[in-house]
Amino acid sequence: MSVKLGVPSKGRLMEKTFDWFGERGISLSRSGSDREYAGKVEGIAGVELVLLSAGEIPRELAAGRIHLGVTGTDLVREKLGQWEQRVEPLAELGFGHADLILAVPNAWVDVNSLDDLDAAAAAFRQTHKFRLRIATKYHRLVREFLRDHGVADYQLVDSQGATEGTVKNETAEAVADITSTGDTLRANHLKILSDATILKSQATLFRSRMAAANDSERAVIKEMSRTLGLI
Ligand SMILES: Nc1ncnc2c1ncn2[C@@H]1O[C@H](COP(=O)(O)OP(=O)(O)OP(=O)(O)O)[C@@H](O)[C@H]1O
Ligand SMILES: O=P(O)(O)OC[C@H]1O[C@H](OP(=O)(O)OP(=O)(O)O)[C@H](O)[C@@H]1O
Repeated sequence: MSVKLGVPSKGRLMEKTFDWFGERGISLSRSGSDREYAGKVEGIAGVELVLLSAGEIPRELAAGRIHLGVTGTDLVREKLGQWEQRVEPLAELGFGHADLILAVPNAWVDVNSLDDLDAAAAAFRQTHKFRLRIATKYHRLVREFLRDHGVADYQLVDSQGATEGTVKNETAEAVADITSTGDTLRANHLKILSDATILKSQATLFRSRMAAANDSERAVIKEMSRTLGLI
């Protein structure tokens, strides 16, 4: 048996993860064609590369099907209840930075903070006879944040992509999504509430607390941590 390392299977996260390991003496690469989800590890023995969707890595770690995995902290916190008991962050990788924020239309000139949103949500319900809709894929994190900040008069609507478009499409009045450069928010005429940064995320290497590891696998994880300069 070997230590299974889960890495995002495409895009910026995959490339930067490969670079991060490569700079530290462990070479990760995709084998075969661009479309084949198989990988190769050089520079350490006993490690198998598992290429997965970034969104699935938290679940695979929690189920113990991979020992180590790279994904965004936002995805781990959203997808895993009591995440600290199921995974341990080993290293923040310094890329994939994104903030989970709440945003409303620029045209809502009186709404700039959570207090303003709370007032606007109550007024919205009075006028429209339904609760203000916030589009997001981060249901757990948004609910917890709004509960902790005393905002209750809203409903979440699920949006798994192109979330900033929901306001223009009139399926939501506000959005909770990640932002990096802010370009997508600006292009969709949305503004971030001043006190509504729900989470600051970046790509992180996690260890599963659920994956069974025999002595030799534990030794490989230790050697890898040493090679990567984590211990
Ligand atoms: N514009 C961005 N800038 C920086 N990081 C981003 C950006 N968009 C997403 N991320 C981060 O990248 C990670 C993966 O997001 P992404 O939506 O690509 O994964 P995914 O849902 O697994 O994708 P897919 O299902 O299409 O494979 C998340 O942790 C997220 O915070
Ligand atoms: O602040 P910015 O730099 O503009 O980046 C933010 C955008 O990036 C992500 O979308 P992604 O490209 O992953 O597509 P998605 O709509 O499918 O989530 C996120 O959902 C935002 O829409």
